[in-house]
Amino acid sequence: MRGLDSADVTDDAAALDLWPAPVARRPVEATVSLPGSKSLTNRALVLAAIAEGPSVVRRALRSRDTLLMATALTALGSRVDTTGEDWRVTPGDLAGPVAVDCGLAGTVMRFVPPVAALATGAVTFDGDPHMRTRPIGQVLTALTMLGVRVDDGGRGALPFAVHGSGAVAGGQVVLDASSSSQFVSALLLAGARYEQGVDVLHDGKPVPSLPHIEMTVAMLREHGVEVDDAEPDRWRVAPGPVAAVDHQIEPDLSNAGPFVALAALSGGSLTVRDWPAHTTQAGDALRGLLEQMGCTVSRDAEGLTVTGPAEGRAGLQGLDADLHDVGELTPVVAALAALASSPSRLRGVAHIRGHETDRLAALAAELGGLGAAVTEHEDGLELRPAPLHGGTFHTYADHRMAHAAVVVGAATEGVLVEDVATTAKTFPDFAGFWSGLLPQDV
Ligand SMILES: O=C(O)C1=C[C@@H](OP(=O)(O)O)[C@@H](O)[C@H](O)C1
Ligand SMILES: C=C(OP(=O)(O)O)C(=O)O
Repeated sequence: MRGLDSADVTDDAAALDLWPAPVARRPVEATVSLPGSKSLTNRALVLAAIAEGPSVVRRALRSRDTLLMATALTALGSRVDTTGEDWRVTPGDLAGPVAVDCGLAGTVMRFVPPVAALATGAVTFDGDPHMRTRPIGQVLTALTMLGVRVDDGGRGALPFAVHGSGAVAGGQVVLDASSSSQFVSALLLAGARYEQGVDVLHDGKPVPSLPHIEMTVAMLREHGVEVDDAEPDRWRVAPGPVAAVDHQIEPDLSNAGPFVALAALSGGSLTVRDWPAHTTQAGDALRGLLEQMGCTVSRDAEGLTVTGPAEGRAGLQGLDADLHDVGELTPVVAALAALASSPSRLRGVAHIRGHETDRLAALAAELGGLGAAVTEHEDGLELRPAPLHGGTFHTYADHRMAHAAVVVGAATEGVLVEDVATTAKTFPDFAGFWSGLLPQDV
């Protein structure tokens, strides 16, 4: 048997598309402007497409998920001009036959079918291989209850077709949204255009990611839509027009996770420009989470500044956190917890097994593969301090697994990130941006 030589390593790296994560060799001091929010951009696009007249989505996020949304809405009949930083949307008559590619975007797979129900003709949906396993059945059943013809071959999953007749009766619907808040957001976003509006009742375990439903409700109200969310687990959207409103998209606060983590793990200081004073974005919870881990967090007119513990990584504390409302933050928080000097318990996130990959299994496997002491629970992870070492971090086509990988890699020599380009789902040229913050000495 012969040992590996550098040619073998190079070949393996090329086959798996491995990216050596840059290491933070000194405290990171930086100020960054981050791209716009995926969740805000895709809601703004959907609302613009069913609005009364043209509108502009300013500082739209240009990424795979948002371009898939723009493409879907264009195919359905709107004009979406994505050439500049501000995207102009002109609603048109909604009509099939149309094929929608959802990629791996939950927002496209969940938000577009209730819009397609308003079209005339067949609208078919499919996506990346893993997208066929992500939950959608509750939305399809709800649409059927609201008077829409849906053909999913009994699968309750992609691929499926929505056969619109140009109008939807609407009314009351009961569904179980415990696996994704997007089920509720999807029905609310289009509901005002249904003849009786929509009255959505949740029946099941608690709905995750509630801030995302609050974001939906807030944006609907900005468009002049009447929404009653006074009762828990019930949302009522009155029928009526959707006013055309321009939106200014905030920076993506969930995608700020790996950047503020850099300050935390290196004992440096990083400012995210334009962090909103008030927001419905789940990523705003990073402030409290990082404070729990021993960081100092402050906000001023320039943005949000996170300063890591003065002792650097040694001062980073573990945390016990229920991330049910902010599940998409789990990968980066878990990566930081793996670097902390005391144990952590992350809980309340069973639903993220249905995200871009089974994130709990993937994090346990990949952090564990680098030496982390991690126990996978049904609803979360437990991490205890352990020395980490280099190795390959598989990312499962999941942008946030890549974020976790670069965070661990910034504090650990020799971490190779598989398919870092998967970050394009929500962040253009993430690897270039990240490398720019961590110049390597030659
Ligand atoms: O509505 C949205 O924009 C989102 C809702 C959440 O989904 P789940 O409720 O499925 O967790 C979140 O995790 C996702 O990143 C974006
Ligand atoms: C869960 C996520 O995405 P999606 O919108 O595809 O559900 C995410 O971005 O963490």
